[in-house]
Amino acid sequence: MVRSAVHVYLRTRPTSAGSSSLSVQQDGKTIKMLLPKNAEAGLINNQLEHLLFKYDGILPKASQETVYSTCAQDVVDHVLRGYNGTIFAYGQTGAGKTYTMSGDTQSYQQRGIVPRAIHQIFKEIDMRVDQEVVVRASYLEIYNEVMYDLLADHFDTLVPSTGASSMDGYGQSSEQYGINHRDAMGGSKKGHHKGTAVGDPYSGHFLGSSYKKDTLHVVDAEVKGLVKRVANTEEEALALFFAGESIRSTSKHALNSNSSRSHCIFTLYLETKQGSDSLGMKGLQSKLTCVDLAGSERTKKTHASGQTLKEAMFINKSLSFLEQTVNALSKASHSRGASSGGRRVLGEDGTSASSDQGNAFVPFRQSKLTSVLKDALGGNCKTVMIGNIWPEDRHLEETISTLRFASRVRQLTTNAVVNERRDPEFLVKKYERQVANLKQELAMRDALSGTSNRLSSRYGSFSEAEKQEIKRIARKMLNGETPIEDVTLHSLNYIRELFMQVKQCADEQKSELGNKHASAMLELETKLKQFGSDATKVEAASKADEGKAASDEAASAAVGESDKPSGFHVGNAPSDARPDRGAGTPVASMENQEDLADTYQDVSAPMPLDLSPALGTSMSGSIDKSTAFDLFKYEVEEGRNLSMILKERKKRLTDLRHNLRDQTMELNSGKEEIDSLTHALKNREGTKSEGDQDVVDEEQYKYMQSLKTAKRNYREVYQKVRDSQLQVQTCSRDVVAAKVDLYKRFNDWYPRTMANVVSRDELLAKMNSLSVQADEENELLDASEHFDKVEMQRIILEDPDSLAFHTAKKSLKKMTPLAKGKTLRGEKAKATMTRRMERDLALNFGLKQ
Ligand SMILES: Nc1ncnc2c1ncn2[C@@H]1O[C@H](COP(=O)(O)OP(=O)(O)OP(=O)(O)O)[C@@H](O)[C@H]1O
Repeated sequence: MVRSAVHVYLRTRPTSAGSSSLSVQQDGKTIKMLLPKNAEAGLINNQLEHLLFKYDGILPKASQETVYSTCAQDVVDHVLRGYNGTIFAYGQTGAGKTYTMSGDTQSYQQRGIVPRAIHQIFKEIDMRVDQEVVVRASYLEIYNEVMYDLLADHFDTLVPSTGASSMDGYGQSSEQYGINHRDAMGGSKKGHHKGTAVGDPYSGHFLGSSYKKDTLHVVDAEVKGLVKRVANTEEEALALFFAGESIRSTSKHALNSNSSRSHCIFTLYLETKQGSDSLGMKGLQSKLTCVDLAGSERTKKTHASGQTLKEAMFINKSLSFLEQTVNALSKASHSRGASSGGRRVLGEDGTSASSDQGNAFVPFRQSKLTSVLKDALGGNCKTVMIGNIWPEDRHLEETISTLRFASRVRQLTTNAVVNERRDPEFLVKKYERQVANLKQELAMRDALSGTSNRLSSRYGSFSEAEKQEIKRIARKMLNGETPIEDVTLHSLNYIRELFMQVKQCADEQKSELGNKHASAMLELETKLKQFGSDATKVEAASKADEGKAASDEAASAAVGESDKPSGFHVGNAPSDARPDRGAGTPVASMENQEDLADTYQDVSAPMPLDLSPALGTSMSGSIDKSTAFDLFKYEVEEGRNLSMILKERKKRLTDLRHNLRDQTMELNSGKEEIDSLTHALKNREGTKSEGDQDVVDEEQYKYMQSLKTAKRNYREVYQKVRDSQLQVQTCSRDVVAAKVDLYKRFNDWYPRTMANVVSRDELLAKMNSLSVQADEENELLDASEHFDKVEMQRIILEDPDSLAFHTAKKSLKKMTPLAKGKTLRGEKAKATMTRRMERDLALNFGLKQ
C-alpha cells in the first residue's frame, strides 16, 4: 500500500501594511521569518534569528484561478477517478480562508475553490456519455461543537426553482434523525434564537442555544443523518452550495466584518456506474470534502464579547484539538518513518500511531471536527491544506502558529485508494459461478487424466493469438465448414472461450444484418410517407369514414408486407412520432446501450464542435463554435426546446435504470427463495422412509404450495424486468436521437446565423434583432424578463462557463428578494429578529409555538 504525503500550500492575504519579517525564498516554496528581539511584537527569542518553513508551494498575490489550479485541480481530478479528496483552509481570523474556499459568491471572477470544483466535476461528467454519474451534496456546519445540516428542509424554501431539492435515494430524512435544522433565515428550528448583534444590528449572527445535542453522529468519519441532496447539473450543485452559504453563521468583529463563526464542510459525493445491468454494474464511489475552518483568534485583538466571545472560545478550543491530533499523528509518522528508514509512515487505519511508538493515542474523538476529518488526516483520502496568513507585523504570532501547524500537517501521510464498488448481489452470483466452473473443470481433468488432452487443459486466460485461432474455428462452425463433432474440446475453459467467440461472431453477423435492416426501414419510411400522401388524396376523394377505413387497411397491409422479412411489427404510429433521421444518422443502427458512446463520437466527429474550456472562453475577435453552441441551447427557441427534450430524456433514462436495478434485485431474491424452497422440499423428501415416498405429507404440501407461489411471483417479476430492459433500451436510443437532433440542428443554424458575423458585438446585435423579432412574433416580454434575457446573452458571450454560476445565484435571489443596498445576511438577520419578537409575544400571551 502506498502512502502519500498531505500537500500543503501557503496563501498570503494582500495587505497594504506588509511585513518586514517575512520573505519568500527563491525556490517559491520556502518562507523565511525573521524573529523580532523585543517583546512588543509578542516574541522574545534570544537564540534564533530566523525560522525557515518549507511547503509544496507559496502563493503570494495569487489570483483565485491560480490558487485553484495549483492546489485543488489535481484533487478534484482524483475524485473524478474514484479517490476521496479533501481540501481545507486553515489560518487566523481574517486571513482569507473563506475567500479561498468560497470566494466572493457575488462575483464570478472572484469565485473560490468550491464553485470551481463544481464546474470541473460537471464539465467532466458531461463528457462521459457512457457512464452514469450521480452527484450528491451535503453541507455541514459545526458551530459551538454542535453539528447543523445547512441543506436540511429549509432548502426547499430557498431554492425550489432549480429542482435540486430531491433527497438522496436512501430515503434519508433529516427529521428522521432529529437533526438540528437551520431554517431559511438562519435560526435553529428547534432552538431558542438568541441573536447577538455587534455594530450593525443586521450583520450579527443568529443561532439556537437550546438545541438538542448529539442528534447527528459521526461514525468512521461519516456524519450519519446528514442530508445528501442530488444535484443533476452544475447549476443545481451551485444552488445547493449558495443556499448553505447564505445561512452560515457569521459575525462582525474588529478584524473581520464577516467572520465565520463555525467550521463549514461542503461535500460532493460522486457515484459512477459503468457496465450493463445484465453483466452487473461496476461503480466508483468517491467524495470531495471542502473545509472552511473557523479562524483562530486572539480575543484581545478581535474585541470579542458576549456571544462572539463564547464562539471564539469554542473555535479556539476545537482548533487546539485539531492541533493535538495533528501533533500526535505527525510524531507517530516521524518516529515510525525514522525507524523504518522511510520518511513518514502511519498506522494503516490512520487512527493510531505506529506500533514502534507503542500505539500512541491519536485523539480523533476529542471533537466533532477531528472526528469528521479523521480520513483526511490519515486515512483513505488525498488531502491538501491551504494555510492562510495575514502577513503584517501585528499578526506575527498568529502567523508563526499557522506556519508551524502547516509544517506539521505536511508531515502527515494518507492512503488514498480508488473506491471501487460492485453490486454485491452480482459479486455473490459471480463467485458462485466461479466455484461451480472450477468444480466442473476438476471433474473434467479427472476424466481426461492420463490422456494427452489433459495437457491442453488451461486455467489461465488465452493469449490473443490463441483467441484468434479459436475464433477462426468458431467462424468455420457457424458457416457450416467444420462439423461440431470434429472440434476437439480440450478443456472447459476452452469450451467457454469457444462459446464466447461463437457469440461474438453471431453478434457481428447480427449487426451487419441490423445495418441492412436500418436501410430497409428508411426505405420503408419513405414509402410510407409516399403512401400517406397518396392515401390523403384518396381520402379527400371518398367519404370520410370509408376513406379512413380504406387508409387504415391499406396502411396495415403495407406495413405488414414490408415488415415480414425482419419479423418486426412496425405498427401504425403517426409519421411524426419518430425522430427525423437522416440517411447517415447512426441512430437507426443503434442496437444496445454500449453503442451510446460510439454514436456520440460519430455524431460529433464530422462537426468541428469543440467544447473545451479554452475555446469556450476565447473571445478574441470572432465567435467560436462552443460559445455559439451555448447560445443556441439557451437563447434560440429551437435549441432550447431540443436541449430541454434531451434533458428530460436523460432524466427518464436515469429513472428507468434505477427501476430496473430494483426489479433485478427483486428477481434475484425471488430466485433465492425458489432455491431455498426447492432445497427444503428435497430435504423433506430425503428424510421420508421408503414406504412413504409416494405420499405427500403436510410439510411437503406446504413447501410445494409456497414453491408454486414463489415461481409465479418470479415469472411476474421476470416479465417486469424484461419490459424494463426494453424501456431502457428504447430510452437510450431516444437520448442518442435527441443528442443527434440537437447537434444536427445546431449545425444547420450555425452557418446561417454566423454568416458575416465576426465579432462579439455584431453577434450580440444580431441576436438582439432576432430576439426582438421573436418577441414580436410571439408575446411581448416584460421589462425585467427582457433585461434577464439580454443579461443572459451577455453572460454567454463573455464566458459561457459562467452561466451556471449566474443562474444559480439568480434562482437563490428570486426566492429571497433583497431590498436595494441590503445584503442577504442583513435580510436574514432582520427576518430572524422579527420572528423572534413574534415568538416572544406569543410566549408572553401563553400561545404555543
Ligand atoms: N487573497 C485575497 N484577495 C483579496 N481579498 C482577500 C484575500 N484574502 C482575504 N481577502 C479579504 O479579506 C477579508 C477577510 O477574509 P475572509 O473572510 O476570507 O477571512 P477568514 O480567514 O475566512 O476569516 P474568519 O476566520 O474570521 O472567517 C475579506 O473581505 C476578503 O475578501
